Amino acid sequence: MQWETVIGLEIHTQLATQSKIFSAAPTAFGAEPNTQACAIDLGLPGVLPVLNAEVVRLAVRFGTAIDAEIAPRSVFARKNYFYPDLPKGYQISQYELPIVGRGQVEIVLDDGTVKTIGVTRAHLEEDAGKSLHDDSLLGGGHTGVDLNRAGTPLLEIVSEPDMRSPEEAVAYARKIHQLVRYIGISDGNMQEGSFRVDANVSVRPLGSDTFGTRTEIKNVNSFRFLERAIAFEVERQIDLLEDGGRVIQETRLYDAANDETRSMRTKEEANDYRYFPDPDLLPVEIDAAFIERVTADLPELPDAKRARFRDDFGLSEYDANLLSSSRVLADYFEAVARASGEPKLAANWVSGELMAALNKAGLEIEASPVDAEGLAGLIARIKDGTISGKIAKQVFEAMWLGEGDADQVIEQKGLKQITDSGAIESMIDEIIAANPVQVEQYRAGKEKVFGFFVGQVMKASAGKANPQQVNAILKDKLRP
Ligand SMILES: Nc1ncnc2c1ncn2[C@@H]1O[C@H](COP(=O)(O)OP(=O)(O)OP(=O)(O)O)[C@@H](O)[C@H]1O
Ligand SMILES: [Mg+2]
Ligand SMILES: [Mg+2]
Repeated sequence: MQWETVIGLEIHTQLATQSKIFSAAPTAFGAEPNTQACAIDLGLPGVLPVLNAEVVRLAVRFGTAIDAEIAPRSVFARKNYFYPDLPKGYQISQYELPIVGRGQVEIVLDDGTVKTIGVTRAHLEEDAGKSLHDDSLLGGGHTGVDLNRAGTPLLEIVSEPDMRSPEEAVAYARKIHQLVRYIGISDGNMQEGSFRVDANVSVRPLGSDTFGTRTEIKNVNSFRFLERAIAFEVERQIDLLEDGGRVIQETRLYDAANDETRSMRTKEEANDYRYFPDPDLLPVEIDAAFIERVTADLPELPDAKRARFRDDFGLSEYDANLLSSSRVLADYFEAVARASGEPKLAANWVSGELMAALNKAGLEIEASPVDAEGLAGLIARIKDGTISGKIAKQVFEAMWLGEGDADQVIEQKGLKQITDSGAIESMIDEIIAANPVQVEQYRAGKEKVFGFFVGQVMKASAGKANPQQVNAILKDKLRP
């Protein structure tokens, strides 16, 4: 039996505000436990939440960026459940009337195919606190509750079950991650919990038009884990079904150490949240003028940049996607492409040599020792024939080490390409004279020997002889 995988993601992204969604307590990461939760976050009796206007703007900014419907009126609801890190006994969220309605994003797969993934909705909610199962706490055997996160603003972005493989799910999650950072609504920091993914996974016989039962893997905080967790879960479900079992709807967690998913709770024991509108908060009303202002304020979005890189610069879909993946990278590439007038060479150098060097050094592009102007200068020397592409790598290495700009390095190291045909000719004469056997072989029809001669000339010229001239002169001199 052939199986088809179906995946839908819920992504919790922390909105980049100074203060919490319903209180003035700060949201900064890393403070001492329970120093950033006020009476409102703690849910003490008699307090009233007041909505932070900035979260509304950020949610609408996201909605307009994915071309979604923005609800003219949305409502906060109480999601009731009991947990030690939720002192109020309910989480304020949105349920029937979320602020952002249906939208979509495009993902680019490794083979360059573009696929549209539907976003069902995005709603505002507050985060809960955090239980610390830390054995060093109070001498061991205790669980601590840190309420610093309580009331931190989140936007939960819910996708349609449109993804069909772990790779597509990762591409979509990366896309949302890229987008929230492009538009600056979240720092997207996954280590700090600012971007968490719940993966809903099911399988069905290929060609079936009904969905299988889903399981939900909670709180995955890295793209690699996301891919691994879904891959494991798909295998598990298929094995189960092929053995005559059935999948039960349940919440699972991914255990990275053992690379497996494990059951946390089944639907039967899951909470009935008893959602109802929160009487403490007014509905959020948004008019067209506000949406217009927020839309006008958006920067160029990744899809538009990708299309422009593809269409104006003639890049492949893959390269265009890669080079528009973050704003700083896109700006760097664009500066090199414009300054050198050679977008394709610029794309190759940025995605090849530069990225490799950055990765190796563990540096972000902002900290690159070779700036866009410097790289453009190097490309200009390849373009005007001063150096070959191969020698350029040597020049780049020296530039990386701070030995000067392209011209200085070429000058200091004497790397200028030899284009003097007289000089090349005399090198070739010497090589021909020194290798009579190979000359005979070539003239007798063994064309492969030509490469040997090219190699000899390059060796003799330390890679500096102009390859086109070497080819032409060699052909001429070796002719029987
Ligand atoms: N059969 C299925 N297979 C895979 N994914 C599915 C399937 N059915 C629904 N989904 C996905 O599951 C997710 C459901 O998220 P939603 O927030 O609506 O509900 P929930 O998980 O029940 O609630 P909660 O927010 O409390 O976790 C969506 O991303 C949806 O696309
Ligand atoms: Mg949800
Ligand atoms: Mg869910």
